[in-house]
Amino acid sequence: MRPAQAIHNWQADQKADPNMPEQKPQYVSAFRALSGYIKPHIWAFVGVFFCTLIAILSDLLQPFLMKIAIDDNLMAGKNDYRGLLIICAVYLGLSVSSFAFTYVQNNLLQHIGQSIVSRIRKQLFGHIMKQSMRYFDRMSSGSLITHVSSDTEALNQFFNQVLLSLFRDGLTLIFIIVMMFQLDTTLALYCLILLPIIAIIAIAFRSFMRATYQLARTRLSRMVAFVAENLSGMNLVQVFHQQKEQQKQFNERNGLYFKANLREIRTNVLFGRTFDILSNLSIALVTWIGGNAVLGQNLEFGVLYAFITYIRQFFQPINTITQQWNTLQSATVAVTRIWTVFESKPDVTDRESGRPALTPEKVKGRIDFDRISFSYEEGVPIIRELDLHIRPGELIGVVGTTGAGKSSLISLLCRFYDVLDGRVRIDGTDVRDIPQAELHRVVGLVQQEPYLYSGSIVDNVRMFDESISREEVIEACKFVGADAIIQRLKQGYDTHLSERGSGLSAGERQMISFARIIVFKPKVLILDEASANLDSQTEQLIQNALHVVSRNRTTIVIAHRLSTIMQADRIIVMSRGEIVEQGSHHQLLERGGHYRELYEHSQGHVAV
Ligand SMILES: Nc1ncnc2c1ncn2[C@@H]1O[C@H](COP(=O)(O)OP(=O)(O)OP(=O)(O)O)[C@@H](O)[C@H]1O
Repeated sequence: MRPAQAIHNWQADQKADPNMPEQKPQYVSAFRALSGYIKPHIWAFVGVFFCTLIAILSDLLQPFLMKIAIDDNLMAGKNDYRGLLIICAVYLGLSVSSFAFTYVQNNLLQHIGQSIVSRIRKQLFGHIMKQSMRYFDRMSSGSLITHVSSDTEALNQFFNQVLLSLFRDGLTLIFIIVMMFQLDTTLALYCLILLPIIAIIAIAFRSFMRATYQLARTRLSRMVAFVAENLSGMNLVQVFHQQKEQQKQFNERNGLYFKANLREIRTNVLFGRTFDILSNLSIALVTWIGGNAVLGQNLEFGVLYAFITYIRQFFQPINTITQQWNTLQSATVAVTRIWTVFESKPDVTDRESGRPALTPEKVKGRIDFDRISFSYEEGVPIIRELDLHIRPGELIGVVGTTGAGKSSLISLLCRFYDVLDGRVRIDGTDVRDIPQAELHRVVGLVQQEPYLYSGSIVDNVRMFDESISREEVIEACKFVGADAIIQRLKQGYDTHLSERGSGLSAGERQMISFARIIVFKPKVLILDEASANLDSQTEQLIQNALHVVSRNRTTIVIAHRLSTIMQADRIIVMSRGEIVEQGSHHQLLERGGHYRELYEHSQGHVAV
């Protein structure tokens, strides 16, 4: 299977099933992908390494210092108070050094981790923003949100937990073993007898812990997906009195997640306590063997003391490293997923045409659809050899049954997708030869559900473009007749709109997007009319607004209410991706075809 195909399949799977099983971690490719981000921080990593080294040595020298105090001072009966004081001072110094270097090492690593993750997150968002509509058709917004938020967070944990643990705990283990052999080879060998047992237990627990961890994650994502689904369809839930049923289903998911969580916690506790038992077993073994040696005068008491302290310290890093296994796995899967997003290329791109660029200000607004064909999926034609030519300044109404291809036609003009055959031209230039940034200055779109951002009304009209003054915004709103509506709001133009502009009616949202058009002055205006029923007063306001914004610009209105386009210069009737009729309202009514049928339906009686 080709890689592109594999990626596509994976993405398709992901969209189809938000509860997809975890991907298999690809450690080597994940770390190769990350290496480019790590390189600029190489000196900071060297700093972390040295800080860790000094902090560990400071920790591990403390028991050794106690051994010197016991064997060379206390047990030797020298009454060397000065020597004892020096040892205590060095002990204190080591504690301060351990604290200071651990602090620097933690901060440095946090800084590296956060910088890398913030850079990846920035690039990821930028990359997603550049993708074409086909990409968003395949990917669910839920999984994209997961990539930008949770996956990058998993990466952050990799730097701040896994890497730190591998660095610190790995080095600690090595140093403890060295110190043990340094103190007493026989006792050290007795301790190492336990190593294979520890390894077996760690491996056995590792797969068990992975299973419980994944179960908890899967159940959590199921619960979250269920909540998201309910929130987006809340009006349906309430209209159909589904609250009880949904609550029941939520309780089931919540209960399953609760059980999985408990299981995960139980496994972790069991693992930790098993290690405690092993640690105590080693201590008992060393106390017995070492104690006998001390009683037989073959071992110094200080050595035994230091040994027991080291054994206590020996188990803790093994425990921590094993616990990091899950984090390492999820970070690796996260890297793989993030890089899958990075690998996707937009299928609509700017191309070098060699033609002179279109100057948006000079565009007249002539539009030609030259025998265009289009489909979303291979073999399922949506638009078939459609030929339509629109004069500059013409007001065109597009009507047709649902699924006729009206919105698809508009998507091709905006170049959300590319045609399969034929050409779409503006003032004679193929839209594929117009850089997208320029094209979108020429073509303005007012969608069925105008998207409003979280921000003030002023910012929403000027789309956060500070070069457009507040006065221009107010002027535009007055022009389209939105001013009266906005003035009625408590804080007028400074009213803060919440997510998706909730707090405003559908008609009010459309009025604001009309004002946007005036402010940005596109030469071609597309209006995908809201199909929702508007009250007659708002409908009249929208009619008036359409009248003023369509002046001196080519306007295409996809109409759901025929009243909106009765005054259009030309009405196009579409069916199954083809134009089946065109003409003025009266011409089409007289013709007695599809349009008349639509009209009579809209008037409440069926054509005979
Ligand atoms: N992103 C997409 N991916 C796959 N198929 C799509 C996509 N968008 C639309 N379609 C399909 O293309 C056909 C035409 O859809 P389109 O939205 O252009 O119709 P429309 O005339 O605007 O309909 P409506 O009046 O209901 O909005 C429909 O069969 C629809 O299911």
